[in-house]
Amino acid sequence: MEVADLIAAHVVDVPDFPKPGVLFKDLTPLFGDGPTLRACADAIVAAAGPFDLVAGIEARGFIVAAAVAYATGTGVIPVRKAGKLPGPTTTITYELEYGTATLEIPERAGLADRRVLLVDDVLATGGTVVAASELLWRGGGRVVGVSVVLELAALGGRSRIANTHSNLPIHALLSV
Ligand SMILES: O=P(O)(O)OC[C@H]1O[C@H](OP(=O)(O)OP(=O)(O)O)[C@H](O)[C@@H]1O
Ligand SMILES: Nc1ncnc2[nH]cnc12
Repeated sequence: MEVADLIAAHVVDVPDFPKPGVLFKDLTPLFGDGPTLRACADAIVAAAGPFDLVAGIEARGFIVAAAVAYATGTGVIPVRKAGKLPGPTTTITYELEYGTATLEIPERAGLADRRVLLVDDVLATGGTVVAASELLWRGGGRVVGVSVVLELAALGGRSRIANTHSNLPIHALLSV
């Protein structure tokens, strides 16, 4: 089965979560299926250019990032929600589809001049990826690509990212 079909078969639509009006795409069945998780990681690696480090966005992005890192022998930089890291940190607050959130990376992340592949499970409005990219650049990294398992195209994340990072390759394994 194609990876896009595998993903489609392992995503569950949950209406009105976490807020009324949001159709939440639950990837829990995908993460719970070993062959599908592995196929996603392998497909992300196959589509990406060369990179030295994988950045994953808390929390679901960590799962994808760790699988991609294991497949390539690279390390992971965790991009964390507020208050989880000892200082010093670099911090950004941004708009989500369903609220606001804050992301942080440690200033001692060891990012200097590393080529970073930024991965997440879902691309929705793109606010999270834009904020995470900004943080990684500020930390001295070179963000060379964005890879997600599932893109919710109607929410416009791709063009929002292109507005701020015009040459950044964005790849989604499945776009709905
Ligand atoms: O493109 P955007 O509109 O910014 O939304 C996408 C982000 O939203 C979800 O994370 P969430 O904040 O729900 O956190 P979680 O992974 O901890 O569940 C998802 O995992 C992405 O990180
Ligand atoms: N509708 C959605 N489903 C799953 N994750 C999301 N992140 C942002 N919007 C989302």
